[in-house]
Amino acid sequence: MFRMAEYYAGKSVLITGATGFMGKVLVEKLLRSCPEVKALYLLVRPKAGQSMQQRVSEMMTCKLFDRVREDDPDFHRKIIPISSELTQPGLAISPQDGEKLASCINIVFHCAATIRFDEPLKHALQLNVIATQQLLSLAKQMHHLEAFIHISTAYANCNRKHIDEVIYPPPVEPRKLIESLEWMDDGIVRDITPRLIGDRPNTYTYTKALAEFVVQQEQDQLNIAIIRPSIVGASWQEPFPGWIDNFNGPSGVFIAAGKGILRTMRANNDAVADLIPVDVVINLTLAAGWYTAVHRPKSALVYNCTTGGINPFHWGEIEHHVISSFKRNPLEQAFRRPNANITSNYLINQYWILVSHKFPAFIYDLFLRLSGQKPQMMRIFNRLHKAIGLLEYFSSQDWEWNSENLNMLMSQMTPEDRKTFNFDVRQLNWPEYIENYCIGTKKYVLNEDMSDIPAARQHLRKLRNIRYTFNTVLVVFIWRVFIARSQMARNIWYFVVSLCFKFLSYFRASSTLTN
Ligand SMILES: CCCCCCCC/C=C\CCCCCCCC(=O)SCCNC(=O)CCNC(=O)[C@H](O)C(C)(C)COP(=O)(O)OP(=O)(O)OC[C@H]1O[C@@H](n2cnc3c(N)ncnc32)[C@H](O)[C@@H]1OP(=O)(O)O
Ligand SMILES: NC(=O)C1=CN([C@@H]2O[C@H](COP(=O)(O)OP(=O)(O)OC[C@H]3O[C@@H](n4cnc5c(N)ncnc54)[C@H](OP(=O)(O)O)[C@@H]3O)[C@@H](O)[C@H]2O)C=CC1
Repeated sequence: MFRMAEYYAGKSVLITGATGFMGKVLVEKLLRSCPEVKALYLLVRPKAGQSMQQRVSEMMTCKLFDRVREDDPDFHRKIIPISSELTQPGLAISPQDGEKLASCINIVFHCAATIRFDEPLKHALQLNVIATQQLLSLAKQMHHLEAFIHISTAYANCNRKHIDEVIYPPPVEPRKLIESLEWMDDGIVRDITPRLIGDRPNTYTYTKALAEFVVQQEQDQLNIAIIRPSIVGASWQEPFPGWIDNFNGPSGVFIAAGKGILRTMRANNDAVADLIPVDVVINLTLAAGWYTAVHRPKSALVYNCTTGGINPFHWGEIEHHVISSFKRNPLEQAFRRPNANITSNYLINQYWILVSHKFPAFIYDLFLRLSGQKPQMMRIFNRLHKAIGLLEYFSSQDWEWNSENLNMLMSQMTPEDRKTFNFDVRQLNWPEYIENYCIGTKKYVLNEDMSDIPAARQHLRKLRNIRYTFNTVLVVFIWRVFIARSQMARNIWYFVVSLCFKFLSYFRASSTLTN
């Protein structure tokens, strides 16, 4: 049997979205585990005042590449950035670059997308669907192309409860939608978006479903596979546990909980939290690339890349492990001690938002105002509420994904490849993974130093003392006001005090007798 690294040896690979979260891990893994790969062509756009060359150079200095750098300090010679803006006609690739790609590329990994849930439909369609169509056209001109791997999402068909590894009919024929939106101004498109997306929660899942159909249209001319990861989280094992570089999906929620800002969120404790580590997704993606190129299945194969059906873990358990992990390894300058509760009850959630989010924010902003500083907490909470509002759809229900193709793929790999490109999530130990994930957000997203943990713990103790003092003062104050005004409260108070006194005398008497 062909080993995977042998297959990738001497191959030229084209990657879109290489500067993104998953793209970076893909580039790293290819360089590290397939050291004979010939070249990685990355479609990159200039951004935020940086040229594409600068962006790629900066990316390669990232800690993620430390292991590759150790193995081969010259690894960057294999990386060839190609200037490309995917929303432009022809992907804005120069004719020379187009020719070069057509003559040398063997495998395409299409990771680029807009993953924002609030993206205007026109833009999401432009990037997730039209750019995919254009990339497929480019792929058809590649003389030596062996596989085209498209990264979709397990939630592309989230309007279904059971999702098989098939491409479902699209909600609308993409070509017709593209043509009709062309003449509409942004305001009209915004107004009709809810009607168009129907029972999907956002433009992201809607356009990813359309993209799958667009990809499927080319299955007679190209060797295609579609990877559908669920909620992609920090790495499990590679290149090191807990690597993560963004606030997307659950990461932002974990950080907000660790900082003591998020105290409540609507989620179903018993629903499956279908997190999948990024290294698992990338290993599966590379295995699918190898299998598609070598075995050339007759039609496009879809791989649901999920954990729920294989090694389930629930949102309630996630909450518990995230909070206890952040108590052991606190984030710096927490607003309050980490303590979050998830509930599926709308009213309870609203109550806690008022008591645990808005009230402390109001008090803190008042304090800032009085000390001559700019108030900021209410603004932070408003942003947090917007973000978690967009995630609630995914944390309040569960889905079932079939994973037959994933199992088939694993059975086709050699034992060594199964180790090197491990995507067997049966071995995943969730508490350990969540602990590393939380530490990863601290180290790699917030760039906090682990040596500051004692000071952060000290800060949490200070917050706990402030809370105890505040609660005691509040109780005494309320009680004083109450007792002063009500005879009944006074009677209850005397009753409770005399009861306590009786108990104390009883215990003192019984302990004297036993002695
Ligand atoms: C105790 C724990 C309990 C756990 C309970 C459950 C938790 C988890 C629940 C459910 C997870 C389910 C997830 C489903 C996933 C589906 C799978 C996929 O297929 S796709 C991938 C998913 N895609 C997204 O996650 C995009 C979501 N994000 C957005 O759509 C936008 O970012 C949005 C609307 C949330 C905010 O948009 P803006 O415009 O207000 O902000 P912006 O531009 O994104 O960010 C501005 C700055 O703020 C930071 N930021 C963003 N989110 C932050 C956060 N939560 N906390 C702190 N900072 C944050 C950013 O890094 C950025 O910083 P700079 O300007 O670059 O320096
Ligand atoms: N993260 C997740 O939880 C999940 C992600 N997925 C899918 O995985 C894929 C990768 O996601 P992820 O890495 O998280 O996303 P990121 O947002 O981190 O990365 C997106 C990538 O697409 C590139 N891109 C966006 N717009 C353009 C453009 N106009 N021209 C050129 N490049 C562009 C970005 O480049 P730039 O740096 O220039 O912005 C970036 O490299 C996506 O297809 C997504 O749908 C699926 C399931 C879950």
